[in-house]
Amino acid sequence: MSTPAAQHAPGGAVAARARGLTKAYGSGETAVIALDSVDVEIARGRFTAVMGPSGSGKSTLMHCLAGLDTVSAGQVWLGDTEITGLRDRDLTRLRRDRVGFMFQSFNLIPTLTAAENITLPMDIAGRRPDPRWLDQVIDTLGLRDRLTHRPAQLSGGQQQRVACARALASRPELIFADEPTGNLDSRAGLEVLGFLRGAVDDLGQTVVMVTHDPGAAAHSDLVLFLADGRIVDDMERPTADAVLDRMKRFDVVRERLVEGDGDDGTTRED
Ligand SMILES: Nc1ncnc2c1ncn2[C@@H]1O[C@H](COP(=O)(O)OP(=O)(O)OP(=O)(O)O)[C@@H](O)[C@H]1O
Repeated sequence: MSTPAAQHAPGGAVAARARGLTKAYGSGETAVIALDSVDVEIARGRFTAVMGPSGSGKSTLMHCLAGLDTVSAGQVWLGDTEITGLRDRDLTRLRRDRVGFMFQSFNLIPTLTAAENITLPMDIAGRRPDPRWLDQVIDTLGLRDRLTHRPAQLSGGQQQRVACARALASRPELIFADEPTGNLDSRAGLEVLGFLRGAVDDLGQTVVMVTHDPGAAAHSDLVLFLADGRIVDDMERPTADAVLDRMKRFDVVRERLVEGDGDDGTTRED
């Protein structure tokens, strides 16, 4: 199914889009179809969450949209650029220049200060950050008095804020966050979600976040639900309770499938 995200984007602007996106791991009888002909549009200037049971394809979808993984079939665009079919070198440059990443493990370099970590991707690319934008990011994230600290001198929440600033520093078209609150206590997690929300509302950024946490998803504008490699549902203006209820329905379907095992003399895989 295609998502309503684009219909609500200002001017219909789409930050990323996929058509017929299929990803298979392995081949022959042992092949796993991680994504099964997915059509999706990520609206610019919005906060989109991706949820679904374990193994439903969330990370694979994010990696394919971000050009971190190749696709088996279908097409993916970042803005107006089709990334499927790009050469490795062009893809690397496109990721570096146009996409920001936040992962559960913050991936900060221990020997560098917070400030150096924040600008590292741009330094590697030989690009200068826009000083006004960088100041705004640092102040929005409350990192001004932590810039000379090394990661070991920062709390988990502060480290994740540095990772968030690093993702924002180049003012990317799209930020992908994979379980950005997964390693944080609930207070620090809330803080990071607040900053991602602020990045969208105050800085006009576009965020796609994979999460297992209905409370985290409730900070988004739109939740896409994946099951068995397909987008099976979406929810505008989600609340934690509504997301939790929707997730429980996946468990019910799963239990029915398990209960149904053997009814017809065959066993079904979960
Ligand atoms: N490198 C790989 N090789 C083989 N199979 C893979 C590989 N990566 C993912 N898969 C399979 O693809 C399917 C989707 O995996 P994916 O990691 O995208 O799911 P997910 O929804 O992110 O799961 P989780 O919530 O557990 O992180 C799973 O069945 C998984 O086992």
